[in-house]
Amino acid sequence: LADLKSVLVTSVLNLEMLDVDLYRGTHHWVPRGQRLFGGQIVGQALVAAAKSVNDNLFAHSLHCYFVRAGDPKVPVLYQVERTRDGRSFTVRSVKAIQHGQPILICQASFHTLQPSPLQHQFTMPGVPQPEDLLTVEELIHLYLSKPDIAENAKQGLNKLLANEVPIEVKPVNPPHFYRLSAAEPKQLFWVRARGHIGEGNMKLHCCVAAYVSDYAFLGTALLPYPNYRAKFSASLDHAMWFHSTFRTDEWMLYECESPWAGGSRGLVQGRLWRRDGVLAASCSQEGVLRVKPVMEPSKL
Ligand SMILES: CC(C)(COP(=O)(O)OP(=O)(O)OC[C@H]1O[C@@H](n2cnc3c(N)ncnc32)[C@H](O)[C@@H]1OP(=O)(O)O)[C@@H](O)C(=O)NCCC(=O)NCCSC(=O)CC(=O)O
Repeated sequence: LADLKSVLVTSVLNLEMLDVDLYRGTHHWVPRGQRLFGGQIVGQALVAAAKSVNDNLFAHSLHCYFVRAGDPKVPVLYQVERTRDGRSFTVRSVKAIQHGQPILICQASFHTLQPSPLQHQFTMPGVPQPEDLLTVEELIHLYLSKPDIAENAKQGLNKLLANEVPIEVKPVNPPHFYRLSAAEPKQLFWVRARGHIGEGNMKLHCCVAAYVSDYAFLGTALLPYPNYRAKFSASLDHAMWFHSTFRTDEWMLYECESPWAGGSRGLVQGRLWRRDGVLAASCSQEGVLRVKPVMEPSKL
């Protein structure tokens, strides 16, 4: 996967300017299901928004709705509206368009750096360090080497391997990731972008965090239900708040939990931690989750 180095920065998040506040984005990784990855659309929308704000402003929040499935066969246009330029806050509205229709609407807000005596955060959960854990790819190779693995599970895992995801993921509790038995709707991953991004560009790190934060997020809501498989799942909205500086090309801990599911929908909330325990970002998302019972027990 070495050729994926910096693919996030050089292709996924590198938009082509067509006109003032109008950009075109292309795809790198399209998940199974043949709809565009939500994190890519959010990340690119944030890139487009950030291009129209001054360098002394930093994204502090974004709120998006995924209103149509993204078509992997055509590029996405990003149209930025300069909603307001205030004294310390600046707001942008971005519409992602394909076939003449919006697929995502996004509001992003930017703030100047303002110090304050108010300062607190939760404590980062204590977990094994990334050096002591296996990547998703290593775990898959391990499962594939088991002699009693079912043919359909093998096919599924090989398809997962073929997915050239431009982020590295190390599940803290792999059985949760593969949903082997009923578990609390909570999961923890170490995540980082493949390749070098460098320290300087916080705007870019926020965009990469938007990309990374959608990966396997909604799956948290399925953890209590190993006997059900999603027959249709898609994120409906995605919100993020950025709290501190961070580097997405260094390991960050993604703590995900789902406080609620019902009515064919599930809510997930996440926290992205810097390795030194600083809370970098918070995320939340609601998704549609239509499930069907699993016929035979998983042989993973
Ligand atoms: C959420 C939406 C589908 C809602 O649109 P609609 O209201 O028109 O759609 P819908 O829910 O009625 O129908 C969607 C599909 O479900 C079927 N369907 C409808 N009602 C059903 C029911 N009660 N039981 C079972 N299936 C049902 C429909 O036939 C259709 O299938 P059929 O399609 O076969 O006709 C759409 O807004 C959308 O696609 N938004 C984009 C979502 C997205 O791309 N998110 C980012 C990627 S997801 C991601 O990145 C994270 C992740 O995957 O984890």
